[in-house]
Amino acid sequence: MQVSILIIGIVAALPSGGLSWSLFTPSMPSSTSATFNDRPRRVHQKPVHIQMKVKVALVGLPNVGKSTLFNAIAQKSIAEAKNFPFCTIEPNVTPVPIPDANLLPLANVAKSKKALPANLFLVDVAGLVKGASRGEGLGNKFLATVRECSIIVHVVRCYADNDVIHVDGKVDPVADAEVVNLELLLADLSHVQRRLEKSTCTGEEREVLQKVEIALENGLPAKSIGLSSEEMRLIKSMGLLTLKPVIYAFNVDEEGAMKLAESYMKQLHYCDLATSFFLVVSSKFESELCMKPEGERRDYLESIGLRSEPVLELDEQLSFIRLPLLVKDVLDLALVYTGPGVPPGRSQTTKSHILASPSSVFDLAGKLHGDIQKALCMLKLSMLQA
Ligand SMILES: Nc1ncnc2c1ncn2[C@@H]1O[C@H](COP(=O)(O)OP(=O)(O)OP(=O)(O)O)[C@@H](O)[C@H]1O
Ligand SMILES: [Mg+2]
Repeated sequence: MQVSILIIGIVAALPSGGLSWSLFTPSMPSSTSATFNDRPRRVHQKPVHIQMKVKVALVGLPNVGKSTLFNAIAQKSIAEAKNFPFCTIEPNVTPVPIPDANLLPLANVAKSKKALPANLFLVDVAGLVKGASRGEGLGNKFLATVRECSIIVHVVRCYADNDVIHVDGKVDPVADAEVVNLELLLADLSHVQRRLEKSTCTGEEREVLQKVEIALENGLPAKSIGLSSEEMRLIKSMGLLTLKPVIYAFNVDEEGAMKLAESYMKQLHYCDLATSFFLVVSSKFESELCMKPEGERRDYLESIGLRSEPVLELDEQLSFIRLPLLVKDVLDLALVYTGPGVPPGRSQTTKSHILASPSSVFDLAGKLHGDIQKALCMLKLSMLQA
């Protein structure tokens, strides 16, 4: 066993209040080990892929503020956000760091020159209209992009500005959200039915899809029928839209009304309040704010009455911090860390990486260094037998 391997499991209490398992693994000399991206491959050893690419889709009617929110979270003006429907045609994609209070202290312990946070990938797609599931608007192309994402952020227009065009002529957050939810449901129904028509769809997969089809025909999202993890695995490649977790982002005027958002959530059909999530954002305000230099931004926030709270810094109240943390919590993601190389100077970076939550640090460590886990299990067994 390599004596230079060091695995420290820590339980990290995060600012969002959740607990996450984390691992810090200073890597070994390049001949035997490296980072997750660059793992050593002994002959006959299978590469270990434990990193996850997590894509977050921004979905909603046209002109509701998806691209504006995208820019606010990216902290840059990347996506074109203009006052006309279907301003976005080709999807915009940007990495978004997951705020992580543990990363810098770990990088300091490891004496790293750089600390790189793990990223989510935010995907801003074309607006969805009535009939999208039948190919209206940008229909299938749009939906195919969302199928590849792990979670949906459903942007709902709540701001009243009469100068901004609304595709249905009036602002009605609940009705708008229902249009989008119905289109997602209908798209899943035809996707499932197309698959069921195929002769290759047999056995357990067919049974699960038939269950899903019945739910969808009754207007219920696939996630409402409580599929087991084995059933989920069987139909995972379908990328069903109504199986994905949803965060509603209620896009409000600058005054932003939390109470209003809560009432919208309650009025939504099939929206299980225990498993649905929401954020109240003001995309326009935040996208303008993020273009200001940090000092100016603080002054401005304070000038409009926002203050750091005992638990929240000023920036932590903005969606570029809140949304990635909420996604992390909703998807139950864990962060793992790779540290600098040995000898010092080989790698200068401490990085965090996303991992679907492991059942324990021990399992997680086993994914990285299976040989050590095996040896520890054998040691434990022989101690029990002694
Ligand atoms: N909270 C808000 N208050 C007022 N205006 C807003 C707000 N959020 C966005 N807007 C405005 O709404 C218009 C449309 O925004 P944006 O282009 O981001 O929408 P979109 O959902 O991406 O549209 P599309 O689907 O057509 O790409 C822009 O003029 C933007 O400034
Ligand atoms: Mg757009």
